[in-house]
Amino acid sequence: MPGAMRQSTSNLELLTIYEVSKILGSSLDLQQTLREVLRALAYQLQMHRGRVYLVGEDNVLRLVAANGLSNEAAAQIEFRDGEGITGRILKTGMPAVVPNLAEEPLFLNRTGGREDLDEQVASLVGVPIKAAGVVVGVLTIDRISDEGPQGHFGSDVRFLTMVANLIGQTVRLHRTVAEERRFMMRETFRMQKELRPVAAPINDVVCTSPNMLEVMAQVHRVAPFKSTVLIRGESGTGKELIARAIHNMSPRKDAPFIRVNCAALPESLLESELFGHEKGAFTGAQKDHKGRFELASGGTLFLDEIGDISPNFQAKLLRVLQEQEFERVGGSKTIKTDVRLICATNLNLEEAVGHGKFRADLYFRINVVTIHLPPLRERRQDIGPLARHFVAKFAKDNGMALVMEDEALEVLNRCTWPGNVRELENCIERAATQSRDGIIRTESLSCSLNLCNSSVLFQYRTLGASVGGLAPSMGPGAINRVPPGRPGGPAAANAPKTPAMPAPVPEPAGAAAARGRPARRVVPRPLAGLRRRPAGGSGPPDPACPCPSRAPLPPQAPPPSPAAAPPPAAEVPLDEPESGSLRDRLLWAMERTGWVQAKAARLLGMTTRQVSYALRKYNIEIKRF
Ligand SMILES: Nc1ncnc2c1ncn2[C@@H]1O[C@H](COP(=O)(O)OP(=O)(O)OP(=O)(O)O)[C@@H](O)[C@H]1O
Repeated sequence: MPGAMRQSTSNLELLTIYEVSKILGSSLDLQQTLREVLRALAYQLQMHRGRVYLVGEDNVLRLVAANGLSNEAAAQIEFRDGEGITGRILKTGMPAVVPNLAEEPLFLNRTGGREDLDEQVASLVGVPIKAAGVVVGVLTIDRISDEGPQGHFGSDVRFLTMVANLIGQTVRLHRTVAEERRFMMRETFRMQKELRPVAAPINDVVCTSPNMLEVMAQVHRVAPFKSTVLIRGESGTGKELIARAIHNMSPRKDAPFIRVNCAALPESLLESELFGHEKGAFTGAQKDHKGRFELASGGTLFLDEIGDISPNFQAKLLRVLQEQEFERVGGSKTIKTDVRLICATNLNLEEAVGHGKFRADLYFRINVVTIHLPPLRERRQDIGPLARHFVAKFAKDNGMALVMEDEALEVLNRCTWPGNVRELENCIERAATQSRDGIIRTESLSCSLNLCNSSVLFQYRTLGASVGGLAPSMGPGAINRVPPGRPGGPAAANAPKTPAMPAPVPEPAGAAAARGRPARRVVPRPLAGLRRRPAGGSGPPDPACPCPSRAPLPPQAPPPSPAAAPPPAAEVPLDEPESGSLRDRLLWAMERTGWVQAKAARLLGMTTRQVSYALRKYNIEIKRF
């Protein structure tokens, strides 16, 4: 073949290899993937009638993907070890070339379809598919020619061997995952029989509801193994806590638990954070720096927000997970790693794979054992024990006596908690800082709940619900609705108070000392523009919202005439002032995400830089926990 011709052929082959590797990483369905690989071979390189056979446990080759053959027809075709040309490839582990099939006595023509070739000659090239040195299948293609065998079979064999290697890796990955799944299912079945409720908090995890008890049983089951665990659940449901619990119950508990928030770092930083860098790798790299993979050696690496890493970085991570080794940025030495991986995400990874945003092969790698954390609204039994746990924790951290009224607990029980356990924890902490006598009462929750409920408010607004209909659930009046005789109770109902901005409460000295930082001033903030609707406001309370104010409001004074003096803020309908809308949403998002700007940005569909700018613009003090 002339030089130019060979050059263009190898370029085409390279392109096809690129296509094939993309196809293999793009779908969760192995058969479908293999059919597409064969289609690409036929389309790009005129390699027709492609066939992929895989070896079963009985050492029989079965056809799993074929060009131009129905699934039913393909399912019938099999070769035993040594049978026909295909069986020989399995037996010898060597490629085979048949220049003219019509003259080959070994050819069994089991798949048929070559009868209408007339004057053309069909040749066959077949190569073994190997995984970790073992033959797991056979890939064959036909070359059809008008002029007899063309004699390019050497390059065909080389090229098909590369394709077969890629297929081998994919098959191995699918089989490993399937095996681990089967193992876990057997284990789950066995352990379910022994499942007993877990009464006391384990590793600080409070759990009394049946679904959290099941989660903890799962934690017990997976902890002893090295299997990768994927923890899924909404923001604030306790994914990191569960990851730590798995580590603490594992044989690796005395080695480090290292966490990386993948969403918080741009790709270049993430790479050097995870893999480390060598001195001089980039401007500012003044000395060698160990990455988190190295720091977690012998222990557990927790990759939080794994769904947020870029496609480019997904490929890098996949390589490390497959090969268990990596190089530091700017370094050439290969470093071996021994970490147990736990990943977490609140994204729908299957959807991301479907949209091509998350690699299917990485998905398989990390989705070995999955633990789903239910949102707090689906495990209301946990609200009381969690609230008491946070009260006790605050009291202990600050060296003070603190209790919570039963009525306050009732209020908490009726909220929807879109920010989950983190929102509940923040709410209790804010209320605790306002308690002057060591008792958390319904009233002291009000300011906290303004913020908590703002998230619900935003959800309803984005759904286009009637703002008036929300008011009883959200407004401070709702929280201020307390029994007669109490400050702010029905006796004062006709003149409800606007919740005054509470004075900054100095943080108790103990807390600051415990954190090793100077004391901060906790400034509870009522939500700007959050005002109560007038009595009889339009729109029914939403039945999905169990917040306290679903009960009817006490009678209200009629709305003032336009000529009258402006009413107190609490008397005005619950419309969001135009200028305050972004501020409200910001507060909501920051509260919901535990004041992590990157997460809040994602929730709002903004960039982190935009959120940071908006926080400054609205003069919102950033809380640090
Ligand atoms: N079952 C629980 N018992 C006690 N505390 C809990 C529980 N679940 C969550 N928490 C507390 O709630 C807060 C949020 O939990 P965590 O950070 O683990 O959530 P997450 O799901 O990882 O959130 P994100 O997705 O936003 O990273 C933490 O302070 C954690 O200690």
